[in-house]
Amino acid sequence: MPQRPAMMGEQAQVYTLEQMFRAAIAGQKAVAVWRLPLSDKVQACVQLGQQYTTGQPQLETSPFGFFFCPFQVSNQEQNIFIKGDIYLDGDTLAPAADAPQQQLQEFYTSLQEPPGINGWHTSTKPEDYTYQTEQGFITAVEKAVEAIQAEQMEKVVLSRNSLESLPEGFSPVAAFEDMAAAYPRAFVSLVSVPGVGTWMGASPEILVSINEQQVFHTMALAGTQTAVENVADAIWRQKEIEEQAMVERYILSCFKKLRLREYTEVGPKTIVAGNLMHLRTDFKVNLKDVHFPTLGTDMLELLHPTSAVCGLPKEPALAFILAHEGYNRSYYSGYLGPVNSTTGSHLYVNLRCMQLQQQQAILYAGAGITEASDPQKEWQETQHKMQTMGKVLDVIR
Ligand SMILES: C=C(O[C@H]1C=CC=C(C(=O)O)[C@@H]1O)C(=O)O
Repeated sequence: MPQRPAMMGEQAQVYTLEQMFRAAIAGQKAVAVWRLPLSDKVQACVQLGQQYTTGQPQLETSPFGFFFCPFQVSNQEQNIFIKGDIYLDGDTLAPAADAPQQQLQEFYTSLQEPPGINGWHTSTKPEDYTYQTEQGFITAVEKAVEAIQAEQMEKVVLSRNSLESLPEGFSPVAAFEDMAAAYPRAFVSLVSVPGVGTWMGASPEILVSINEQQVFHTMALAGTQTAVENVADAIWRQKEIEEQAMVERYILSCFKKLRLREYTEVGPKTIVAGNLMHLRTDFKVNLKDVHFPTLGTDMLELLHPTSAVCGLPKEPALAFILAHEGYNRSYYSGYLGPVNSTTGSHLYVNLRCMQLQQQQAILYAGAGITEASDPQKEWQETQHKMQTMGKVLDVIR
């Protein structure tokens, strides 16, 4: 049985998110903060021990906590699990039943102390960041279009990063609160792990979710244009329609591999994500009706990386990305989210995100390339996607 946090137990106490985050940073602890779409409840958890890396996530047997997984597992980037030893639900802080007692007491003591410095964990990886130039990205897109025309693949998602200055006095918790207010429909997150670093984002894309009613949910999200006032007026070009249909086909092939036929499929429909619109098809399975206890874990293993972040077929698209993208995606286009929380397990694709360094932030964005791609437009699309985090950095307090 998954260990859920002791809810309103003896030690449940009222603290602010800022207090909890600062105590975690000061105590060298891993912390995750999130807000689910269309919810006003901020949740957070802190792990008191130091072992964060984990193997392939097992959703059904995992204790309560938060997964943070890269695009590709490597020596540098591994799957991280932040076990929820302490859980903040709204403003109530409660320990898990199996939290290590001594570290718990130390954490509570540090919460009583005056707030520590306004900081965050940074990566201890060697500073080998490379940044893709506009010309470099455009050349990669041109090569991708050629490879698609030569039938080496149907679609590939090419991405890039960009370095931006952090405004003076930047506070991750205040920025999280800004994101939560600005992007009510997104999964909003702030994750900070010693040695690994700090990431923030407002993702529009569920990878795998299983809610309290035991409903499994995944989605095909692709196709991008700038948002219009009235969503009903949105007109989609054939290029975007096909690009999104490829993601649908990929999800259906995963269900087929598991021989699962009892799913519902709704869409594609137009959805708004920040300043952009996408096409989305929702796939759901009611696990109360369908006996498939490991569906979450099995689909997670098959889906990631989906053709919304990698391409179709997966293998040649991945090989193309590794050969031509020209930088390390790290945790961008990986996935993250709570598992076995009081509201279920909700893993999102790590999109519209940034990584915090000491004085700067690295922003990430990609675009789906098909035979009909115009390289300059794909570059602009990545600019628009970076605006989601760019707006958070523009806020000067
Ligand atoms: C790869 C990203 O978005 C994906 C999700 C929605 C639309 C996409 C597109 O139109 O290319 C991408 O597949 C990103 O935001 O970096």
